[in-house]
Amino acid sequence: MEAASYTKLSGPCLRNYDSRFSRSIPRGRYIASASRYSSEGFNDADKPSSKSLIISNSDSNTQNHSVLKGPNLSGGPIQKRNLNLQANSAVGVCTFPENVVESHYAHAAEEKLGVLLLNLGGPETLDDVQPFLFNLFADPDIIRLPMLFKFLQRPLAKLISVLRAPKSKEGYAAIGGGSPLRKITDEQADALRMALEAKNVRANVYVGMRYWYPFTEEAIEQIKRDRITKLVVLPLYPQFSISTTGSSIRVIQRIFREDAYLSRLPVSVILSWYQRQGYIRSMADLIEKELGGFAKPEEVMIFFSAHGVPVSYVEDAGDPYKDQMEECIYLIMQELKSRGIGNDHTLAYQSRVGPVQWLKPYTDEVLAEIGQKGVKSLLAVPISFVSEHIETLEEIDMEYKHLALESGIENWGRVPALGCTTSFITDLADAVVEALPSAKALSTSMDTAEEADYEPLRYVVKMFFGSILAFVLLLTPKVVLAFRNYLF
Ligand SMILES: C=CC1=C(C)c2cc3[nH]c(cc4nc(cc5[nH]c(cc1n2)c(C)c5CCC(=O)O)C(CCC(=O)O)=C4C)c(C)c3C=C
Ligand SMILES: [Fe+2]
Repeated sequence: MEAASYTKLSGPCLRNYDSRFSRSIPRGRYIASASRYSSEGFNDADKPSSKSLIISNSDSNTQNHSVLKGPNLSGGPIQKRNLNLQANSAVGVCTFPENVVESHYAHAAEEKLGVLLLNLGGPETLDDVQPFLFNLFADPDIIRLPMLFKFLQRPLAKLISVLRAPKSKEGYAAIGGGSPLRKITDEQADALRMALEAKNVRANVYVGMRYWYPFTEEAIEQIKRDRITKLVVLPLYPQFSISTTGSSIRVIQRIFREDAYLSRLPVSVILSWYQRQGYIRSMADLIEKELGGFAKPEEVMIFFSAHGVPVSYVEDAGDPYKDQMEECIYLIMQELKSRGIGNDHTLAYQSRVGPVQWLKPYTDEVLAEIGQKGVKSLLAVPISFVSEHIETLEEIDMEYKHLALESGIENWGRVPALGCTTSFITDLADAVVEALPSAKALSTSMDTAEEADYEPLRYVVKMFFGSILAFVLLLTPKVVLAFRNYLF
């Protein structure tokens, strides 16, 4: 792939992205939860960094964590704002956010660089599964309820997490009793620190998970304690989705806006990096290597399997995830072509949850179809994530492999996740270095439009009518059926 093609995909930061996020923060509840956060913070006693805290009382822990969580920052009117993410998050690096003030650190004697890696997090034991699922489903970027029903977010999260936990536990039990994400992300953080050091850039690298330990909130507390003077935020998702990078950035934004130190800290957020040459080449290397293991490599179908998102994210909320995914696969195939590899390929979406329509085609359906059509050799390529996790180790390696072999595919292969592949980590280090000049401080100003969002009378009226509607809806057979879909 020539450099020119990549250049076309990158470009200057489009600032609307951040201002839309800023305005989506409702002032009333935001102030309440955030001030509690900043005044109490994590002291040594309640700092949820030790695993024993979770295991001893999972419910109270999720409660602890949720105290630190902000208000619902999506859905309703915000959907419109998210529409703007499509154009804006298609670029690689973005200053965070639009409304910037001159940095107090610009002339600091000693610069202390921090890199914050964002990831999803995963349960480390089977006891962690239900509280982890609660945190996930309590995220308004994961279950997007209309404004009127926002107050149902946590009860719904509780219900769905309890219903889904047995099925999820089976999956985690099959891969050894927990998610490998924390360990792998820590290794990636270490590798990135060393890759930066090799480029003469000294940095502290932090890991902040969205739904499990170490939580993003903890990482930010550590960044404060370390008196970091410049920060690069690097989500470990190559493609941007409202449900992943978007959700984590909302958390960061909420905390940063309410903290005097953090709001002045120069920050650069890398929104997506699926188009980076180093990443594309590293993916192509892995695919080329695995193809070499087949008896007839040229006959192998390259099967990209991406984590799905509900269709409404893309069509109503403007999530650029699908576009970025397709672009990403195009770039990988171009890279392979430049190496003389012209295999057939296809893209499908896996891991759908719940009663709504998800991006199609679905991985399980396509696998069955192509097996029946006579494809004999298939190489599965997980594409939306850079570590091994439950969906590679259980869903692809066990469920989908079984389905493929049953459907007539005889030769099965799977590309490993990038993990700590040197070329990949080196490219992430380059991305960090490239992001440094655009770091800007976050303004503490809030506009008055936010205050209007949470007028008390409107809130009470919404709660009243919302409760009646929710009660009626919950009794309909269709909704009862929908919940069953969280189980299977
Ligand atoms: C780019 C990656 C991911 C997107 C997009 C994404 C969206 C998304 N996920 C759920 C629901 C679940 N995800 C779960 C696990 C999980 N999800 C991702 C990545 C993306 N999710 C990863 C890497 C993992 C695994 C973490 C691990 O422990 O290894 C789970 C829990 C597992 C299960 O029960 O299946 C759920 C549930 C939704 C609803 C969603 C978009 C709205
Ligand atoms: Fe997921």
